[in-house]
Amino acid sequence: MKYISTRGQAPELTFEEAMLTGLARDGGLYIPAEIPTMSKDEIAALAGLSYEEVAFRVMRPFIGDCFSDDEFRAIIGRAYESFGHAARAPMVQLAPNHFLMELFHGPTLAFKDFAMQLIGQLFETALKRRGDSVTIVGATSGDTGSAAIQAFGGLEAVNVFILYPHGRVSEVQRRQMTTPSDANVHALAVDGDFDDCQAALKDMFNDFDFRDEVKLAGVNSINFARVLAQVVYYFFSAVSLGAPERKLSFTVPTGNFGDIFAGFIAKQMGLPIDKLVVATNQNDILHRCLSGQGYHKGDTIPSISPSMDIQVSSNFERALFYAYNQDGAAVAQLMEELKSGGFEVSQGAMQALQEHYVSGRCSEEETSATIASEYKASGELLCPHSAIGVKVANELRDPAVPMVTLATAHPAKFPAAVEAASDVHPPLPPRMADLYDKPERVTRIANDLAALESHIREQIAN
Ligand SMILES: Cc1ncc(COP(=O)(O)O)c(C=O)c1O
Ligand SMILES: N[C@@H](CCOP(=O)(O)O)C(=O)O
Repeated sequence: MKYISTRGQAPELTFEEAMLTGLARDGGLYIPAEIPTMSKDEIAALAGLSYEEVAFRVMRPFIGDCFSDDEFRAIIGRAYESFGHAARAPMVQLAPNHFLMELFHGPTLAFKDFAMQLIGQLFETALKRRGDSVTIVGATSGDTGSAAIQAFGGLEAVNVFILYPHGRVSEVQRRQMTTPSDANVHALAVDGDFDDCQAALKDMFNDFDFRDEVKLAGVNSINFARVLAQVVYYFFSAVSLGAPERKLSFTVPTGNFGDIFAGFIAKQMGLPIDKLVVATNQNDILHRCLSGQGYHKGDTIPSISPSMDIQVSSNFERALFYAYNQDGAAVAQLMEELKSGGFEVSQGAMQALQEHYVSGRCSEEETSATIASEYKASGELLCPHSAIGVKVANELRDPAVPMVTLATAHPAKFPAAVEAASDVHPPLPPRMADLYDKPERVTRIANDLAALESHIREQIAN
């Protein structure tokens, strides 16, 4: 199994190499050269299996011979043992044919734990075998950072630096990043927005001297291993609702496009997915683009769903790669145009995108109203991101086709917005009860590549 870059100019890598490499050296994102498929019988056989066994069967074909079966099973077992729900990704029914998949029972209460817990184990195993170490730099709008710090904190062969936008994450998210005491993790509050953090991260990867000197690695969805781990819950939920005999749709609160792109991979593997619904907040560049208005950056407006306050959606590049018939040069050209503000999508590529994805947008008022109405209707207390999914799903779903909406974070990560909407204060799980008592450790830093790189160099040298 080989991995290639969306821009067509980087070396082909194995799964493990791609995982440890992060951004391709031509600035693109790694994807499998060919997406493995599963037969109808193989998909049907997943029904009733544990989450861990489904994870093994779905991911195994992507990893080639990088990890033995025994090693991979053990890694999967360790990755999910700390989840607070036996089903790992339980589903609740909101209405006839509308289901909510709760992806927030992991250690940091967001869907990111599904992938981060796994790749923490994969990195540790691979680095130990190679006798090597890496510097992980991550950009976060709140959840990736806390999940990464939780998964990589204390690992010997790894230093972790997380860039988050100062003042633009919830207090719980911030504290999850600033209170862990592991010496190898560093929270950096950047004067900028998430797009600035992600751009700085990509600039670091494109600065080859720095990249090679610190052995830079990435755990954002730049890393295909992150996306792969997220493919699993599409299969897990679908077979419990009658796939492969019955088709179904998914609605995904979307920002960086990693989670919904995992759904696209599941569909290419053979899962009978009717529609992948992209649900955005007021930062609606993806909705505008999928509605035929081109991909044009605007200002990022802070919202009550801060994890989705994103304008430059990293994985959309992967979607474009397939929409442009895997033409790396065409993707590279679009990404060049993006540097000066945006691009138009060709008619053929637009048709290809619309074959898989539909989209909707949810305003701030609609997000709050959905938290309140869903709590009243079903008793489910939604986080603002999940509420965006539910609102858009209700708007766009075909009542005859089962719809699974992804609940991407626990409401307790966003208590102010949830309480303002519903009058209910969502408590943190007891294991996090001391989150507000712990001292914080964070470095405020300018949105400046040289400053960031020299800070990272200094910390590594200490
Ligand atoms: C809670 C939450 N919901 C939704 C999203 C959007 O997911 P993606 O970036 O994979 O589109 C994020 C951030 O990525 C998130 O943290
Ligand atoms: N919402 C994310 C943004 C980064 O997404 P990723 O999937 O590329 O890591 C966050 O919480 O940080």
